[in-house]
Amino acid sequence: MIEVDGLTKVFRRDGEEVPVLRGVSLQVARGEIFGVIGRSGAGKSTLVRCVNLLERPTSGRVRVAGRDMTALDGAGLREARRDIGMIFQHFNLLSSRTVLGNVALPLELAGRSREESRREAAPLVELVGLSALAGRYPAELSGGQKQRVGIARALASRPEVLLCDEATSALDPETTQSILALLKDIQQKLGLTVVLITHEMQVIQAVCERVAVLDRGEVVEQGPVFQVFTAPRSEVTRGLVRDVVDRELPPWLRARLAAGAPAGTSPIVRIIFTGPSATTPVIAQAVRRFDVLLNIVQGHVDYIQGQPYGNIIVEAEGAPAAVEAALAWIRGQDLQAEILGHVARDG
Ligand SMILES: Nc1ncnc2c1ncn2[C@@H]1O[C@H](COP(=O)(O)OP(=O)(O)OP(=O)(O)O)[C@@H](O)[C@H]1O
Repeated sequence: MIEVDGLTKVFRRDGEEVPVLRGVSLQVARGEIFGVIGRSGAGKSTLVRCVNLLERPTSGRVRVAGRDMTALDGAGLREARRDIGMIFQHFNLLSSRTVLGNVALPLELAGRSREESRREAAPLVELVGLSALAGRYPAELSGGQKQRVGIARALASRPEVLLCDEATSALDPETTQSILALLKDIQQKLGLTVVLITHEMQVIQAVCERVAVLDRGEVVEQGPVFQVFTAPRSEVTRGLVRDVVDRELPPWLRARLAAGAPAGTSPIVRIIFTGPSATTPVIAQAVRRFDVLLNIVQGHVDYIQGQPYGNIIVEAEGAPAAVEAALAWIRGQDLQAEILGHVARDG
């Protein structure tokens, strides 16, 4: 549905050229929710604005639904943009218009009568759950309600693609979840293709199927959300994922960790469970089968795209051969077990 190929964008600032996008390529399939994540200044907003040509790329190509956006201008571009709705972090509503008036605006701008526009806008106001507030003005709405208006307005021209630029960044976590649930719901009902720009991994985790990580204008990693979260390949991604999947050792343990395996120490082992193995009682079974103790020192089970992902750190106590056999058995159960170092046994 969206193909971005070798996209670059160079801004001029104080007579200097500032490259903001440096050869971005990505493909978004029809009907998926695709996330683009990156730190502030990575170029996310510029990227999404290049998709609907609000910003003209310096070089490279953008195709949406098979149409070369970069080759269009004037009336052709205006028509193509009707297929692409957009929602913004700060909603961008007209304060002088009611909820219904805001949602009807794109239709009026496209030349429809006021009555017809409002008639067509009403079901969209209902779709986002605001029928009871249709006559209110933006100043009388909460942030979440304003974003619902933004979503309904973006849908007014019946777009196939919805671009969301930090759509939940101004909202509290609970409202964020309700807006994400709404986006997912309408994406499924209307078969929309959604591109979601954010700096929060939680947002990606909640609704996206695939994700691209943008850093300093480059895509450093992209793939299915579960894969990128559980096996991040770049340092930037590891930093972003840390907010969601905490892979850090607690400081007291890190301080005690020794390299090698001196006598009188026990290994500290990170055990990673993914998919179906996350619900099997592997640790209990290993303790029962081998003469070892596996003391849990830290543990999380996260759900990413509905799949469990467990990250458990244990201290493995027992004779070295028994510990080795237990870890080999755990690995045979399709789990990862990585020795992080050794700690002196208490007492
Ligand atoms: N019109 C412009 N002229 C000059 N520089 C710009 C312009 N728009 C963006 N930039 C610069 O491009 C870089 C990337 O900005 P962009 O807004 O795309 O990043 P972002 O990842 O969306 O960050 P944020 O989440 O903070 O908005 C920044 O350094 C910004 O200052």
